[in-house]
Amino acid sequence: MAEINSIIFENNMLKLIDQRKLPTIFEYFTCTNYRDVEYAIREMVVRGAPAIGATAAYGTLLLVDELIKENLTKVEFNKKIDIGLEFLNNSRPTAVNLMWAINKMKEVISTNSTKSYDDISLAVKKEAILIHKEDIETNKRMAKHGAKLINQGDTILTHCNTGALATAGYGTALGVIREAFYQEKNIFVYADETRPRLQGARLTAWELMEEGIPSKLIVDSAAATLIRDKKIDIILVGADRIALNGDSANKIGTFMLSVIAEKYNIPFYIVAPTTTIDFDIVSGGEIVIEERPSNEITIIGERVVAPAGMEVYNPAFDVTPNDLINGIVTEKGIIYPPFEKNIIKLKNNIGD
Ligand SMILES: CSC[C@H]1O[C@H](OP(=O)(O)O)[C@H](O)[C@@H]1O
Repeated sequence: MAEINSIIFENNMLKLIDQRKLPTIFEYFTCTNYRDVEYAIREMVVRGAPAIGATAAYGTLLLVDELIKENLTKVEFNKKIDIGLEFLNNSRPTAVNLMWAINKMKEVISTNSTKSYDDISLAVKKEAILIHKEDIETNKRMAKHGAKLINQGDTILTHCNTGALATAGYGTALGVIREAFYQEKNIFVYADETRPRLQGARLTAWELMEEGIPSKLIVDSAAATLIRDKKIDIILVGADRIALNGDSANKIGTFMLSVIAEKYNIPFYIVAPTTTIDFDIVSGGEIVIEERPSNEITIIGERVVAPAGMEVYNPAFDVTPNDLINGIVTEKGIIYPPFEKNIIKLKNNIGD
């Protein structure tokens, strides 16, 4: 079992595996203040909804500790906290785990607002460590539920990276794959390269090789033929934000996979913790889809595509409608349609 720690907080510094450099270079990017953390999220040093949430939690601790040194009044402190948290919150718009974590940290600061600055810092640190630890435990529980969907000898298709690198550890969809491998289900994995940032080719490939999981890397456009030719038994993908009706935002290219899966009757599952469910939105149409810089598409080391001046459209995510999703694997179990009714039922049971 490969122990991959994407996030390490030690000596009042946040160390993140620099995912821009994998698989060729394994290096940590060190954040000494919350502005470093905002940069790391925005530039995808760290990426993946749960990983972004845990990172922002530690970013809040760095913000608090920085402001404590300014000897501010509580009113000034709270004002600067709000500005700093808004800055972190705006680093990427789609993954709801970022907003979820920031709100959790706001609650801790507010609950402890009458205490000393040292006590506030201690409470914030405890919450950040708890979010980090709970995400790993959540992923392991979710993986057990998801592994029940995997039959002996199954071939699994996955998209983007949903592993230990995309979370605080273990992974979501790739966590299910890990668990099925550990349970000796004799699986095989096809990993989409996932243009343009190549999270599949760089990150999922690295995690699969680290674990020794039998697998092949494919270009995104090869998935359709594998699905048509019944070479795929099940498709497992992650999510960045799930609406009450089950519509799920995930890496661009996911929706296309769901359409092909439905046509060829291949099971298509979202794997995501309940922290990725946005209980405040009814459907996927309300999800903000991040649009990223054109050079992610046009420049791969050197400019190799599209003549200079060519307009580029680079949405980082798309939304898969609930009617193309067979089920949503969470740490609480698998949610099946009707999603709205069953997600609301789950919401009422969270904390059990
Ligand atoms: C376990 S969440 C992983 C999720 O995040 C990825 O997006 P990005 O790499 O841009 O942060 C992708 O949507 C994955 O499914």
